[in-house]
Amino acid sequence: MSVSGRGTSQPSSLQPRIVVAMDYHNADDCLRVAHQLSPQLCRLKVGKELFTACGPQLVEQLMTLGFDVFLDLKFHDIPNTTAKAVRAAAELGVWMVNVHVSGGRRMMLAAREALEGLQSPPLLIGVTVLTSMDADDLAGVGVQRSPEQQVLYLADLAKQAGLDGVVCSAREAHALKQACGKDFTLVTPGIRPVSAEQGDQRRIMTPAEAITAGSDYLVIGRPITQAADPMLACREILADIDGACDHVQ
Ligand SMILES: O=c1ccn([C@@H]2O[C@H](COP(=O)(O)O)[C@@H](O)[C@H]2O)c(=O)[nH]1
Repeated sequence: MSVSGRGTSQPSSLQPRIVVAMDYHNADDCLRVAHQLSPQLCRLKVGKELFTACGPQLVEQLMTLGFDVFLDLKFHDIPNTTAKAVRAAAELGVWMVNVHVSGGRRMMLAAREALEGLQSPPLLIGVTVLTSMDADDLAGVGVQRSPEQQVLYLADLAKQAGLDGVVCSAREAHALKQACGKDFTLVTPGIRPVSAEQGDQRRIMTPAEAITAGSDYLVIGRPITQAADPMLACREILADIDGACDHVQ
């Protein structure tokens, strides 16, 4: 059984706010690390690499271990296809699922509608601007707004379509909480402890900065999964954010 209380969009002070991105290529590596982690301390994210390699069976195995699973497949398709994919994710029993906001209002409304009537629907979250993108990357795809302006614009669309929150960078969290309200869930990848490598991420913050800025859930991959001791890395990050959580809540 999961510890988190599915269906609530805001974490209570006792619920894990770290979501470990299990970006592995096979079930053995993923399960070895999952066994070292604890559902009391973190939730898990299954993304495109792991899901494509291992499928829904692995998601079920992770849930059987007691973890809440964020199925991060970032659906982006015509409304009918997206809605059916979101429904399939819900039937799998995941805690959180996401779609690209740039799929548009009708697509998001269809996704929302696909969850109607379910007793314990997953949180439905919209992806705004990938945390790997900066202003130059946006300009390269024809978007002249700054990343923050574009995130705010897309978050407003997501909120109007009834989504529970958005994926954004922690750098936009403060402005988003002001614009969309404290109950609008903010899921923030691009989290880097001070000593960690930035890699391909562009809009980053440390775990404590992210909590202070208003992030609800911190998505953290390589700083934990590539560590010699993932559980220790997770505990160190928890210690880092503990003070910040006390400050915010
Ligand atoms: O804007 C986004 C949306 C999703 N992600 C995903 O989060 C993790 C981050 O992993 P790190 O190793 O901590 O960089 C990864 O699975 C991405 O697919 C994101 O980074 N940015």
